[in-house]
Amino acid sequence: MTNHYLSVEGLKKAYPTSDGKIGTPVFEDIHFSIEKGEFVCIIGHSGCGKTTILNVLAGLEEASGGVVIMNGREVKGPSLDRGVVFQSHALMPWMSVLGNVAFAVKSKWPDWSKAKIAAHCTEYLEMVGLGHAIHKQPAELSGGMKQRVGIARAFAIQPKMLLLDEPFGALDALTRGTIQDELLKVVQATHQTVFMITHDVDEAILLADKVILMSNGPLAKVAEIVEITMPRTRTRAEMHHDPQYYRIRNHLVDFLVNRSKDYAGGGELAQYDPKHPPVVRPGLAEEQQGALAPESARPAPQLKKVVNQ
Ligand SMILES: Nc1ncnc2c1ncn2[C@@H]1O[C@H](COP(=O)(O)OP(=O)(O)OP(=O)(O)O)[C@@H](O)[C@H]1O
Repeated sequence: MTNHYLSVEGLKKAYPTSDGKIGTPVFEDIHFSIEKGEFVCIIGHSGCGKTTILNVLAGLEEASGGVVIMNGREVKGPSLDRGVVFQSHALMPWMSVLGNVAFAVKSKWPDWSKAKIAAHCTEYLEMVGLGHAIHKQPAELSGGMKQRVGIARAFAIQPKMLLLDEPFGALDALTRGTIQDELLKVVQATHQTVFMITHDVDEAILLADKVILMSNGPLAKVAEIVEITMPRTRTRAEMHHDPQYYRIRNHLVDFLVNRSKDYAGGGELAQYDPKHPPVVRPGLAEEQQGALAPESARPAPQLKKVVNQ
């Protein structure tokens, strides 16, 4: 039995092919864990199976092998313990902003009075800067506002874990930045446990305690766990001043550009025990790296190339 808050053990997914056979697994031998209050991002090229993994964590999809254990129990189906925010906002268009959030809150606490539900929802809508828009219909909102309703709805049910599938992917850079700041504030205030898919390296550095790097699919695996060692009080405006930021950024970009493909076919980089993927701390200077010995059996891979900013 594992002591982690959430633990993914030997996860594998293979979809059937058009002729009814079982296809090559999209990913296999996926092992990682998430602690209570941790913010974990997962990064990897398109098609490596990030959404599939998130759906399995949500209980919306069955894996072909392996298990997900949360709080000592196997995840076997969807639950209000896990709130999901998708890339598209998935609001009910005939309900007001308040109604959309209230619907979810009522499912979680069916005994609550109407007034209590409204007060609870309003608190979360105010938290994402939508206090003024609670009576609007989704059609009256911008994309960024709709996504904020989705985030408020997910937080309002106070899930044990929040699963975010590229929640800001469809937003313009300015709106994205504002909502990232809001999410950061809410997460810092609530200590919410989060698993988030992103393609945005800066977003991962801003928000995450650790980043799971996936190698390319098919047969994708967890190539590395990158610990973000910058202080947790980081902000979007300030983090560029920290020398750790550039080291971490270079490491993540180097992985995506140069290394993510070298794990296929049992390549040299893939020679490690998948139950214990390498844990690396590229933000730390070399002498600090030694002081904080990596937990993995394999030392951090050397950067082949530093990517220019
Ligand atoms: N229902 C399905 N049937 C068959 N193949 C599927 C199905 N769902 C996903 N796949 C395949 O599984 C692979 C992984 O898909 P998934 O959406 O999990 O990847 P991803 O890493 O999230 O990609 P992206 O970054 O583009 O969203 C893809 O090759 C996809 O075509």
